[in-house]
Amino acid sequence: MIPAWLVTVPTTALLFLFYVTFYHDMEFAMWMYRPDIVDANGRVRDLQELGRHFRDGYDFIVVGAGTAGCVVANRLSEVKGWKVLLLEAGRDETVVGEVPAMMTTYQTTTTDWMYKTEPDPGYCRGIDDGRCIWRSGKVLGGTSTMSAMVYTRGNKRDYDKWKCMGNDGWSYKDVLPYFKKSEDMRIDGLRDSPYHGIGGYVTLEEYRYYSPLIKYLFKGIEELGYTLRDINGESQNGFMHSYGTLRNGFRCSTAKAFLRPVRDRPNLDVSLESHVESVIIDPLSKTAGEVVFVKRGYRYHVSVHKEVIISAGVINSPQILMLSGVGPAKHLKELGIYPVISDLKVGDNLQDNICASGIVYTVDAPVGTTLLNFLSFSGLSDMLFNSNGTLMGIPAAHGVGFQSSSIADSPDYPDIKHYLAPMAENTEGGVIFKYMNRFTDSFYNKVYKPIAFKDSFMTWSCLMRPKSRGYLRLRSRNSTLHPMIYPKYMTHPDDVKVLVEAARFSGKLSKTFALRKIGAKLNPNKFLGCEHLEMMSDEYLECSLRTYLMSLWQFAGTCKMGPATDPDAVVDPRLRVYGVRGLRVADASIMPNIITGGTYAPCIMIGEKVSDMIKDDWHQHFYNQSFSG
Ligand SMILES: Cc1cc2nc3c(=O)[nH]c(=O)nc-3n(C[C@H](O)[C@H](O)[C@H](O)COP(=O)(O)OP(=O)(O)OC[C@H]3O[C@@H](n4cnc5c(N)ncnc54)[C@H](O)[C@@H]3O)c2cc1C
Repeated sequence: MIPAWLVTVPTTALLFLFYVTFYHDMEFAMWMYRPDIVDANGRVRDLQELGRHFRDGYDFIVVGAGTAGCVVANRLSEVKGWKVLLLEAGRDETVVGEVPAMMTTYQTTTTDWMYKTEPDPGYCRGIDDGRCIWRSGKVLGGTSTMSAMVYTRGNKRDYDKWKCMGNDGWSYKDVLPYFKKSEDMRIDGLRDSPYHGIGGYVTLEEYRYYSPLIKYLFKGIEELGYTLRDINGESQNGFMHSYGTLRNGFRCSTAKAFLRPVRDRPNLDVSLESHVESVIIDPLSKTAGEVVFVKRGYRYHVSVHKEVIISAGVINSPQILMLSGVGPAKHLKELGIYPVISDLKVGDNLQDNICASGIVYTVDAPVGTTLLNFLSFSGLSDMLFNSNGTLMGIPAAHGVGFQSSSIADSPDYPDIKHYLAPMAENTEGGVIFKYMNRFTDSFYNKVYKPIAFKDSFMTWSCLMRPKSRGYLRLRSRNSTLHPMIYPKYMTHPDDVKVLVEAARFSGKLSKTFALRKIGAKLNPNKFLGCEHLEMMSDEYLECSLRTYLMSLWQFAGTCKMGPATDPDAVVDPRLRVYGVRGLRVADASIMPNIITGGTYAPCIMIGEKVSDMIKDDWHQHFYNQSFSG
């Protein structure tokens, strides 16, 4: 452990410098020793870099090469006769970002959209300007490229509920084949499971590094009576070592999984650094006809013959729709945008999984993950030469499991997810998280600085089915300005109730024999602004949540899917935008309710499913005239 007197501003600056140097050393070493990971020849190339021009028109234009968009572009371009253009605002994936523990390097850089919510006194009081930080990938592969990759599909009942809301074709029985279709399960013992697929594009593996502290956490979990099981299988009640979309231990984004293998298809063009401004919809026929985007300083109008599929994510898909004249009519008129159809609740129904985190327990034994033991040169050498070691894990999410709160709908429909983390906000001494989460100095210095670099654990204990609903609106007609985001967290009292219950979980864990053995102790430093309240009382926990809550950045719902009878629906159950021909949305924004898990795997499923729907609708489901894969 580093002595307290050393924990000063210069130390943080030096460590930051070390972090940056480490990044560049790693990048250089990977080019030298791991050309297989760099994969220079296998990567997707921008059409202009290949010396090609945009065609006169395309059958399909997919907006956003993100988690769902890459799947759609692959599946549609399977049909040889279809010309497909995939437009992405970001650039290619980085080399260092392939290393799981380096996922944070995608954040707060040009590969991150770096959204901020609008200030609200009800939350994020400990964050600069009172605005929560929202992350989302602006890079090939989208958020799949910056995510922690943990594969959790959600509860069967989530999808059955979607169906009950009038979304035919979206029950669990309907979606399971699509989860399996995309999957290449590589974990022994799960390959034969009826819940998993093999041979698909996305490889699933266990992470190659779990911190020694995780053994104690799992022993504690068993003491608390939880079962260890595959939470993507028959039942979700229980815990498991996280597994994710990994290939040979490294990141497997949807760009790596779905685009790289098909990069040479002659009917698929990929255009990077192409920021889509709007879709031009004919005001008379209400048909999508052109996509307008800006690439490297030039504005392009490219025509589409069949359909535009917007897969730009939960913030940007509604932004593009509104800029195209599809959305709440009054709001659009205020900004001088002519609404092409009368009214649609684009941008409403915003949901997010938020977590009680930041409640830290220190341990006496050196078994946790601190900055210096995971960013080590021995870790670098293990990664380079053996594809293992500390850099091959994601300490924030070594274990994952579910719990039902006292107000959950049913015991087999948990409403809380816990990530087990053998690290916490203090363990890297303010070098990474303080900066990335934009903690105010006063908050960080009061709560975490006194225990900086001490081995610790915490859980991210998250509300899975929020009842509060937020919304977003355009800030301006300028497509480069981020929309105004109002998450309205914890406006429903049940959300506070569940989160307070969730926040108690790590305390229970700390009292198990396994954790007491290594001296687990609650951080005695109370949250700023909550000092007057009794430590760990309900009031204290609510106050701590309003000071700092962690978003899992698994937003959903802003282009809600629903039947024609649903006044809030933006797309129908075949993901077609109501009132417009040739326009669909396919990404996390279509989820009517957020699911009890992660949003990454469901977005792949959504991409698979909409592709089949499009093929059905255009009578092109004949693989004899297709590229298969
Ligand atoms: C740091 C982080 C960690 C996460 N970890 C997990 C996890 O471990 N497990 C899990 O299940 N979920 C996780 N998530 C959430 C999950 O990854 C996302 O919800 C999911 O990937 C979203 O997929 P999508 O297809 O909706 O959008 P995205 O993958 O975000 O794709 C949208 C794409 O559209 C592009 N785009 C946007 N606007 C435009 C425009 N105007 N023009 C052109 N292109 C545009 C974007 O650049 C992006 O590539 C995480 C999220 C974050 C931020």
